[in-house]
Amino acid sequence: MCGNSMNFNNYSLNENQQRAVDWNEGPLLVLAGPGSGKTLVLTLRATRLLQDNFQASVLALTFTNKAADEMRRRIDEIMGERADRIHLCTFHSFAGDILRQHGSHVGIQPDFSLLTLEEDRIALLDFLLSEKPSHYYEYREYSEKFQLLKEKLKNYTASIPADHHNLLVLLDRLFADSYNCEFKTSITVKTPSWIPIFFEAYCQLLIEHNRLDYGGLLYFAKKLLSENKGVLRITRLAWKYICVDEFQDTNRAQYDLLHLLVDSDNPNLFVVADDDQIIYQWNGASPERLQVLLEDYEMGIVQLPENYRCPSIIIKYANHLIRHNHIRNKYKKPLISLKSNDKSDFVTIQEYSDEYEEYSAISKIIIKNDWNVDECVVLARSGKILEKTAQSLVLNGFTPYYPRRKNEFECSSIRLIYAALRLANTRHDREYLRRLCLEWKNFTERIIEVVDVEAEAALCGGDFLRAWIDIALNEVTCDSHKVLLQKFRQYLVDRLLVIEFLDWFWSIKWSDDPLETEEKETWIDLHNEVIREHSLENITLHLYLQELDLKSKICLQTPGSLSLLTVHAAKGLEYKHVFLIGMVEGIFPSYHAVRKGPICREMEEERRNCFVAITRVKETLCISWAKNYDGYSGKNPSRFIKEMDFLIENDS
Ligand SMILES: Nc1ncnc2c1ncn2[C@@H]1O[C@H](COP(=O)(O)OP(=O)(O)OP(=O)(O)O)[C@@H](O)[C@H]1O
Repeated sequence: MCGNSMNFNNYSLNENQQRAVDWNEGPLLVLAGPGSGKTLVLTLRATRLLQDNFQASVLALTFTNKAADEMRRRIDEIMGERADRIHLCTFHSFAGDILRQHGSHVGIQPDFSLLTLEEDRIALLDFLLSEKPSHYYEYREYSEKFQLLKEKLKNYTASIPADHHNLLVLLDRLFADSYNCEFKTSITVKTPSWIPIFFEAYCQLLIEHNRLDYGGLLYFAKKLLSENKGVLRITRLAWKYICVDEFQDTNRAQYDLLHLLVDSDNPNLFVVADDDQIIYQWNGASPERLQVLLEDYEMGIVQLPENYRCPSIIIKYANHLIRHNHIRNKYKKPLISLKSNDKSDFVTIQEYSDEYEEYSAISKIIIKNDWNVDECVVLARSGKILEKTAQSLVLNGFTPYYPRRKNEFECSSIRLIYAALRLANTRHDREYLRRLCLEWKNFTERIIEVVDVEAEAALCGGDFLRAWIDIALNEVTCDSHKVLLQKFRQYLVDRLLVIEFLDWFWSIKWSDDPLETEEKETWIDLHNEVIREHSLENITLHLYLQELDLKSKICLQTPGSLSLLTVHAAKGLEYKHVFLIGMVEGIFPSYHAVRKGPICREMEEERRNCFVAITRVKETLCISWAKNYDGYSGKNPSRFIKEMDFLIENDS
């Protein structure tokens, strides 16, 4: 359904929302606060375009896979079928797509794999910067270009920091900032002379190994589109309408990629954003980027000040709070609450003498009010507080759900299978062989030496997986492990029947570790998403692994569990009852921001975090703090409480 009186799924849109949904061509920024229907509007407009024009193709870029999946679900529901003319994905996943198709122009082969573990990236750095390469690298043949770069790097060995973890942090910042081997970086005060050559050598190493890290994905996608006009043209032609959700959190690398995708002569760009919800400054997001966008595309602006989510008292506090920030769009309208009901007890504030008293009060309040735990959330700025809250909740008979972001599975049986799949995909890869040997040792406590497999593989065409299975079968004593190895051979070596293999593997309980059940469920859920997105006929093992590697392995929530989330994890979500805990100076706002002083970018980011936290509320907000945390007493309540004018209002 479309037209002026559109009413999708029982939503009657307000005038501003309707304007945004009706937007056809040209650049538009929907600038709006939390709970104003930004995601809704983006979803409805995309659906309308597909319905109005059977030739329309829409690319919607989101910040997380979860957001893309949720939008996909809503669109398919409205369309009544799977809408193939819309591609919903994250920037990283989009970069992966185009590199899979055209990456060879910049040296990336379609079956590239992703470096999801820090230790694997550090191993690459060790190789790059050490005199003596480790065994896993010495057999490779490196290009002349790379050898030259590595040779040049030797001149700087004394100046390059020895801490490779820190070097990775630097690399990530360079990638986020779209660095391209210039003599100066904008992220460091001075640019040491080794940085350009180090960065170039690292990128070349990624090419040589056909591996990409998350930063490398965006870097090579940008390189591809900026260097190859043909690929740029094809990519632009594929997507007539481009939309971006949560634009405020894009970093420079994402913006540059977007800039290439959007034809500046005919920019069909639809962006939703809230400059008061920028909370990824540490990842390269910046309040100034919205300004750059407005200037680059002469965007029209539609504002959605109406908030459908929160009680009006919360909107009042949110407006009071956020006006203390200086770096904001000066034309942004304050939020208006559309909820008529307003009780003073929608917000409570409580001081506790001790942090454990604060944590256990949560259970008491939920029980006293007879709230449904599925509708409650506990929010905090720091994960450490949430861990302690989880322990307290368990003692009080609750089941906490505290999801940690995970790039890789952690349970030994699952890691083993994943390692086997990786080696099945690249049979001659020494690093994947090393990982399989390691995971086998963790799973069975039996050691298989990499060199033994290499020797055995010399007799069977260099196929490491086949050789490894032969050796493992020869030594295995446990029946179930023997069956597992036979299945490896049957489904991953003799033939490649990955789906059948996984179905079999998931049906068996390999250990009593509850993590196994949890991670199996997560994998099955991610697996279904990947299959839905690509369909069984089109999926290859390398595509499957690439897609899975791009997804966070966060465990699924079970009904009846109570969510404990950091503010970052709660972005975009809404709950009836919100507990915002740990509201003291040094925690929220963070110690780092407090140390930098009241007027600094870090403090503004903390304030935006608080703004995001309180605007998750549909009904009640319980703010609390304790006088001591971690044995440190005399903590002062967060300045943000005062800035909301909460105390002043109560006094009057
Ligand atoms: N016109 C409307 N009528 C009824 N409910 C609406 C309308 N517009 C939005 N909502 C509801 O308001 C809530 C917030 O919508 P949505 O999640 O799209 O907001 P948002 O602006 O993306 O929020 P945030 O920035 O916090 O992520 C949802 O529950 C949505 O269903």
